[in-house]
Amino acid sequence: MLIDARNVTKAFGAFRAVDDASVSVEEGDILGLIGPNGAGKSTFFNCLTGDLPVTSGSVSFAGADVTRLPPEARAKLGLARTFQVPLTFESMSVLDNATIGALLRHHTAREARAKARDVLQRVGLGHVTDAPARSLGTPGRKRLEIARALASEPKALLLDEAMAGLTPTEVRDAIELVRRIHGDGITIVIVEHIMEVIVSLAQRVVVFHQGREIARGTPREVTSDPKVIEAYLGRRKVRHA
Ligand SMILES: Nc1ncnc2c1ncn2[C@@H]1O[C@H](COP(=O)(O)OP(=O)(O)OP(=O)(O)O)[C@@H](O)[C@H]1O
Repeated sequence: MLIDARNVTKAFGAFRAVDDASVSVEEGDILGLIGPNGAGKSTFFNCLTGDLPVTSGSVSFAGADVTRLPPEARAKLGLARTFQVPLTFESMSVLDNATIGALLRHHTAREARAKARDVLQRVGLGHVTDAPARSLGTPGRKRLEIARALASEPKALLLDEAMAGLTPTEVRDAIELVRRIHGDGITIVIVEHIMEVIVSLAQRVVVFHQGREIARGTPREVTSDPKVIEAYLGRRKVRHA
């Protein structure tokens, strides 16, 4: 088991954004995490990465209990993530942005830069390494976000809506990129609203609604599950349909 989250609850005051969620991810999996807006997906992600402390429950990664570890320590163990809103340093070059990720493992700037160049090539940004990050459009920013995460040489990559805002063609290219990353041996957890992405990539899917898991299974199983349809559309609309 690479990631094992047990009975994770995250409360903001009296409100439980994540309520007793248990999700495990085997090495080599591509796990999809879906659910309507506000279901608690990003909050759960943040509990996995350490960006938010859990209220209760535990998270282990690669056999180590990481529940109380900060994000940097989890990254060091091999857990990398992208953010829903890309965290790029606008005035810095594309190369320098990716180098930030590589500095986790490489202690000289020269080695870190070499690693960053390699990763930028892999994600299709090899031709814009010297451009400032602000010159990139949405697809470029999303790729840079992935490059920064990959430069930290992770075992698992958590993608939080990495394809939002892309055109259908760009989404297809991004799906190919994620396939290649997975082919390189990296375990993937993906939060995504675009169903094509989940159906094309995920081997297993967990569905959240109001902070709780309501279904799990293959993409086909969950997308035909009445509980899932109801969570997305609302009970009245389902009855109507
Ligand atoms: N820091 C916070 N303080 C209070 N409530 C929060 C906080 N962060 C998230 N929430 C609430 O927790 C719930 C779950 O939010 P979360 O962002 O995890 O959902 P999500 O499934 O990722 O939604 P989306 O698909 O819209 O990104 C929402 O009702 C949100 O308003």
